[in-house]
Amino acid sequence: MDSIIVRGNGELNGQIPIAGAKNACLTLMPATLLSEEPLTLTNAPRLSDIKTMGLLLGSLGAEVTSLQDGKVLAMSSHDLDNHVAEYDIVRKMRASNLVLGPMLARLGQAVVSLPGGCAIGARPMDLHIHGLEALGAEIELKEGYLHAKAPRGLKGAEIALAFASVGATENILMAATLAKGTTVIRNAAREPEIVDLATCLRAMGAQIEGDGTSEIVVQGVDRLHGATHPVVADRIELGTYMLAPAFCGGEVECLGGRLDLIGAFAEKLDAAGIHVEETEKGLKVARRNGRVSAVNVTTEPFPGFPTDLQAQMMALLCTAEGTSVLEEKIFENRFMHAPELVRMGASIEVHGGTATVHGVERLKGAPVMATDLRASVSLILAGLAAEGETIVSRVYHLDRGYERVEEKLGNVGAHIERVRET
Ligand SMILES: CC(=O)N[C@H]1[C@@H](OP(=O)(O)OP(=O)(O)OC[C@H]2O[C@@H](n3ccc(=O)[nH]c3=O)[C@H](O)[C@@H]2O)O[C@H](CO)[C@@H](O)[C@@H]1O
Ligand SMILES: C=C(OP(=O)(O)O)C(=O)O
Repeated sequence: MDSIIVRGNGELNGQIPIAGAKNACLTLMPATLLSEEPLTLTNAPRLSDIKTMGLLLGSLGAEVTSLQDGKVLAMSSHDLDNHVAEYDIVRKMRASNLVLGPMLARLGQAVVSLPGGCAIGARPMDLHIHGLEALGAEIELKEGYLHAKAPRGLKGAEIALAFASVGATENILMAATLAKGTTVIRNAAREPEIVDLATCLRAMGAQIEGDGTSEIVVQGVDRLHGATHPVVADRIELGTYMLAPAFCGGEVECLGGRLDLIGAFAEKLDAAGIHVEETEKGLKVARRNGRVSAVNVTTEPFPGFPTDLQAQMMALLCTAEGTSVLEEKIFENRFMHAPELVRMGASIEVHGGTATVHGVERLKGAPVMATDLRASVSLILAGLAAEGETIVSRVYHLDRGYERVEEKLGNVGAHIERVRET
């Protein structure tokens, strides 16, 4: 298992290119199952999760070809010869559950392993199931697998989600494109990944309105055709690298960054004393003073503060002036970075879903362990601003969501290296 070593740094200066979004690409890839014609994605991120999704789609009979060093994914689902998404692949990645809606719509049947939980919390699918059942699917849980069929095809329906779930909105949206008649999804998720998926589906011939709002209306069509679609920029990679100069000082321009992708995150940066400027190429970020100010953060669905940036923000607030309170409202176990940050000298108390961070002057390097994807990167950022050396182990989590992190941070002046273990 590889580790990453970072050494306390001076300022970071320069440009960081932002990749296509992991969480968008992982829902765009299953959309290929909806059509017999090819779907090509450009601006794909080079990540292990993308390879895992490629393997899953391949196991269903789709062809996924990685071109231009992985930046382009050419996919074809002409001959699907399997409708079972096996536990062995699904358990590796939550996003595997996104093949359910498309397979059901295209083949009238799907057997998909329930993902179970992961390090950050449970990953239930009740909202996905209720939505697909409203469209006419019959779904049963047998031996850990969801057995879904639609013997009479799917039929449009009005669905009100009890929570604006991103995954449920994606599964229902994809299924509804091929259902007969009109589907209305109320309390739909509004994340940029939903807008990107809807944009791609429209390019494939789907009739969708209202994406980006809480009410999405889909007019079912008989078939979808091929398309080429560029994956939207990764708002979480963007937010992560926007924080880098907030930790270390200096000025970093995130190429391809856009304010409309980051919602409440931009407001919290401003409150913490971090200046963000829109440029022709992206977003330029610098810290206003020597030390950032404490801010309170509550994670919420978009456009609220994203759960996927909570760990990185907590790491920053460890050295803020004052006390910050962070509330995690999306996942029940997403503070595992807190004890690791404490090993580096942070003062954090966790009670249930609330973490109170008392800012200290400086963190000190230490060996720490990454427990999930965003926790890993939060420890790297903390290490860059700490005194001495920090060794972050188990970085395979990191490779699920950040491409070439050593190169991207190294290019703006960070002291960072990967130690490969064979
Ligand atoms: C709202 C939110 O921040 N969603 C994030 C979530 O999406 P993801 O699609 O994984 O999760 P959802 O948006 O569905 O779930 C958010 C919440 O809803 C609950 N839930 C979900 C589905 C369901 O059927 N029943 C149910 O109760 C979950 O337990 C969780 O508490 O993780 C992704 C990867 O980190 C992020 O990109 C998404 O932005
Ligand atoms: C938790 C994440 O991803 P996943 O839902 O794929 O586990 C994430 O992107 O931060």
